[in-house]
Amino acid sequence: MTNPATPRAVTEAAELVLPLLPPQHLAAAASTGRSLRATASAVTARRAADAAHGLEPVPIPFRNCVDSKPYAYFLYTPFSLNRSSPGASSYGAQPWGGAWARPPSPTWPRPNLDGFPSAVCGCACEVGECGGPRCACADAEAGAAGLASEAGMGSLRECGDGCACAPSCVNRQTQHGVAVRLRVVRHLQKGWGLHAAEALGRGQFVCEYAGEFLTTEEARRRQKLYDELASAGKLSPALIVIREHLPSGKACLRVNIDATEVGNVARFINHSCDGGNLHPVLVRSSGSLLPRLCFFAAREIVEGDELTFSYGDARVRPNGLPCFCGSLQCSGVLPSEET
Ligand SMILES: C[S@@+](CC[C@H](N)C(=O)[O-])C[C@H]1O[C@@H](n2cnc3c(N)ncnc32)[C@H](O)[C@@H]1O
Repeated sequence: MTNPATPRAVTEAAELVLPLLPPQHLAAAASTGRSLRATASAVTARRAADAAHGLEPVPIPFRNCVDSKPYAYFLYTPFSLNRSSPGASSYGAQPWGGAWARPPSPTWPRPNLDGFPSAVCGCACEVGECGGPRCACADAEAGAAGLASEAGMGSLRECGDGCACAPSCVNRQTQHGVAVRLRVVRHLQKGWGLHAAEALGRGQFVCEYAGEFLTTEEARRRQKLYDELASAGKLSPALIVIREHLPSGKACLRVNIDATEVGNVARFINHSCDGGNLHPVLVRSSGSLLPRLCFFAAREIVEGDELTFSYGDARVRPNGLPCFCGSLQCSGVLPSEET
């Protein structure tokens, strides 16, 4: 009988298993011998080359000139998931950095945009009519890319699951994933940050904020835990709470998205006290239950600029975390609010 554990068989098995491991286990595997060390370094190099795990239309590399961390480890989802949606449970282990070319890309745009069953309502436009005055999904009040109002949260309506139009419809600009060139850059004080790797025009779509949709109860439970870990410098939380207000000022809709463990590249966007260069826009797609938070360039952005937005105005935590946004308006403390 031949021994199946030949060096080649070990390498092949390692190529399959190591991409499933988080960094600490990858390092442990690398310390066991030369062949695993070589495979582990190849996995690390491929991870550093694409924060999007091959799941966006273009790769989004990490760049670190500050310390020795090659990448940030998290599970990637290009779209928000609700915890009961198909696919959510498979997020326990996601291969990242394997030798195969690229994992199968998601279909763009994907059906079921918010992960909830969609309603049958939308437009029945002829080809090329979508977004125009006769389209039921057009938003007469929102300006180009929902940027009519510069301050605060914009809003935009898009075609969606309930519409008869094709995926190539012009009124689906936020449904094709991250199509602009970005990179994730390490900062001395802020950790990782998202930067433009090409010039972006004002109003250009950058990315959605994707993660897990949470109930408010679960969001409060996680926020408490994250606050403790963040104060001890052990975690960079990425849980965002979106509140949509009635003209009366009373909150009418609250959406909690947590991109801390499972999210997309928007989880790297840092705060700026001057409002930053990204405009957050709530996008409603016909047939979807929940709006999605999307970011557009609020002005012309040059290659290399860090992309930022304001996390909010409230600072309720007595010992808030220090802010290093560097803007003239910097208050010195990161925003915090009761969740
Ligand atoms: C959504 S994450 C942004 C990505 C994060 N920098 C990372 O390394 O993963 C939010 C966390 O980033 C850090 N952060 C964001 N903006 C900052 C700022 N202006 N100054 C200091 N830290 C900041 C804080 O730790 C905050 O809790």
